[in-house]
Amino acid sequence: MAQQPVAVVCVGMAGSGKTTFMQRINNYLHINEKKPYVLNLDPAVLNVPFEANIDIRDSINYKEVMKQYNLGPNGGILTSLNLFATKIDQIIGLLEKRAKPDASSTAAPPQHFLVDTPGQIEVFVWSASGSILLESLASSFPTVIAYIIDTPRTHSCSTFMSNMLYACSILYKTKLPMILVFNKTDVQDADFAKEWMTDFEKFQQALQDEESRGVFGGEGFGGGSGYMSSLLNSMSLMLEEFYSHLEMVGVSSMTGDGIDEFFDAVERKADEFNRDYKPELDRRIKERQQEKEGKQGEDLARVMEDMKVGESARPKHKERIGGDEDNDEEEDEDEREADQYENVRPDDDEALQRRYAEELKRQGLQVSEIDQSFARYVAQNRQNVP
Ligand SMILES: Nc1nc2c(ncn2[C@@H]2O[C@H](COP(=O)(O)OP(=O)(O)OP(=O)(O)O)[C@@H](O)[C@H]2O)c(=O)[nH]1
Repeated sequence: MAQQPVAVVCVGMAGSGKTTFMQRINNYLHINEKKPYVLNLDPAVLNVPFEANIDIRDSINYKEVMKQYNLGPNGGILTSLNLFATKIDQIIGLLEKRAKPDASSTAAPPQHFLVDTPGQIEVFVWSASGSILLESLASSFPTVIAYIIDTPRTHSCSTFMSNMLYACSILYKTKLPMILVFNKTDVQDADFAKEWMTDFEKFQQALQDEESRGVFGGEGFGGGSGYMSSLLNSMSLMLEEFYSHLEMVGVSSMTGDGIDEFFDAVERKADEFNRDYKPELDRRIKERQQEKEGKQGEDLARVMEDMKVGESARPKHKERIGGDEDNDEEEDEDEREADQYENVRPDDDEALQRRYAEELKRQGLQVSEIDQSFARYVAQNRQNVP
């Protein structure tokens, strides 16, 4: 077991059994005296059948968000997540506190953080706030994605392939280790999926069977055009590499079957996270930080140049004041600009920031992201002005 708690983030299509699975693994850990710490990130869920230590619904009223911002259900979830993401530092702080042994209590720190996510999978995985939440979690704790799959509904070659492509997109989007959890094995066992993922010929065989049964177009049309079948064939070849990066387990959230294997897979993936993913994640965060700082510097310099508030603008003006009389027109122009600048003196922070914001907006730049660096610039600039 890794030393730090492992964050297990459950994602899955609506109806895949994500919530039932969360309930089952939560129950399993309680029975095995490894009490987890649970987070619910689904703002729209009515009843959570397990006790969540942190619940997005405690701080954000999804219905109110929809009403106030005049949004539909998905927009409401997205905006709720965005609002919640602004509190991510506090949440990570809380989790870090929980992860440390508590001297005043005999209870051991949790070994797992279980995270439930909205059923609208794309709202979580493809939103900026989803990325922020996942990345913040992963920069503090080993983080593993559990992708819950409805096994009975994935039994045909085409639904299986659709699900695998979806899993593939989540893997590449989140860049976190992933476990494929084939749920509902009490209804349909997941041996077929294991075979298809490890033996390409078995998948081809199943594909031929389906084709001969007219699954891809109906016998009345001569068994379809063959397009679907050959597409699925090529995709399964393409996905071979992807499969090799995954763990797959078959579970029944109803009966509890396969949950031991799931936690074995979590341990292996947590080790993999620390070994392979963490250094890459740290490198990406550092790179982005540097990029952001560099870009902010460039944007700021460009904007200051435009606004003639940079240091280069002031000496130029000063030199011309006592300069050549023939350049009157140019001087007037410069003086007008200088007056403009005088009206927004560096010590008039608010006005300068306002202009700065307007200018950034005009250039289509994000204002909030660079507010802080601008405040620093203003403070620095004030020191430089005699
Ligand atoms: N037979 C069987 N049914 C299951 C299993 N897990 C979940 N179900 C059923 O599948 C349905 C959907 O389960 P949920 O846990 O609500 O699924 P969900 O993915 O959380 O759905 P959303 O809340 O819409 O995101 C329910 O009727 C569950 O009883 C399982 O292992 N076996």
